[in-house]
Amino acid sequence: MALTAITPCASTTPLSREAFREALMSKGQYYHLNHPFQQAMANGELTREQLQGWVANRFYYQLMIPQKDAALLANCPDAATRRRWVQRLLDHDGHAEDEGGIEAWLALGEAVGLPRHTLLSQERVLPGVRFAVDAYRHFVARAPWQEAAISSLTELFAPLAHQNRLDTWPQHYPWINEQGYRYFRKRLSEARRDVEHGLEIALGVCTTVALQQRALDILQFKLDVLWSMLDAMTMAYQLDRPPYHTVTREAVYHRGLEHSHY
Ligand SMILES: O=C(O)c1cc(C(=O)O)c2c(n1)C(=O)C(=O)c1cc(C(=O)O)[nH]c1-2
Repeated sequence: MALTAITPCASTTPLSREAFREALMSKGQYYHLNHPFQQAMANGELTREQLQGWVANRFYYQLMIPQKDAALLANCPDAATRRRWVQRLLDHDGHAEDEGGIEAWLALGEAVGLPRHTLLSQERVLPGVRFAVDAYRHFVARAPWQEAAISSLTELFAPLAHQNRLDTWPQHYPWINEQGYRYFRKRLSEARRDVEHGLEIALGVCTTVALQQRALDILQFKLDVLWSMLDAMTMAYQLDRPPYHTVTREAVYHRGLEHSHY
């Protein structure tokens, strides 16, 4: 199928704000909601073990989100932006009135039969997932804060994914405890507020053809991160080809080298 993409590339005049917004939105066709693993999830085709694999691996993404947002804050000299962006840390790490997204994801883990310590140990995190998530975190740490903000814009499409899980899981996976849905509900409103801010930044700073093209490339990079995470899970859990499967059934891969022993 031929895919048409709105792109500023061929032109010497930048897209209007509205056309640029459309160009960003058109990237939604590559969102991980269209990945076969995610489609199998929505169709009720995943086994309990496969769903557990997704929850345990996605937890690494959850853990890294506040760290990459902290990196963006560290690189941002504008107090007004920092004041708004810091909310993202609180959303995930929690505060007096909110348990936070990481805690809610741990509840999702328990609801699918994974004890907290299993998620926290990161023992199920596949190397491919870890590398993809780390690529995102490292990009954000090194990029100008405006580019880092643009890389969060896959969140434009995330409410669709959360709503899709809320709509399909209870029917397909009735064994999942109701407490498991807290995270997806919480993100529906948070993601909408986040993208309002992210879009405001993108539309405000991307005023040339080159900057608009750069933003589209950054968004594609982030889509690649999300897609690659699911590719790694597909290999391990659907195709039964986890790392080193030709050698051993044991999970010998490293647990991450960046966390010191202290
Ligand atoms: O479940 C999903 O499909 C999904 C996708 C994404 C995304 O598009 O990056 C995020 C989330 N969830 C999410 O819950 C979340 O907090 C989040 C933060 C960010 C980001 O890049 O800053 N993406 C996402």
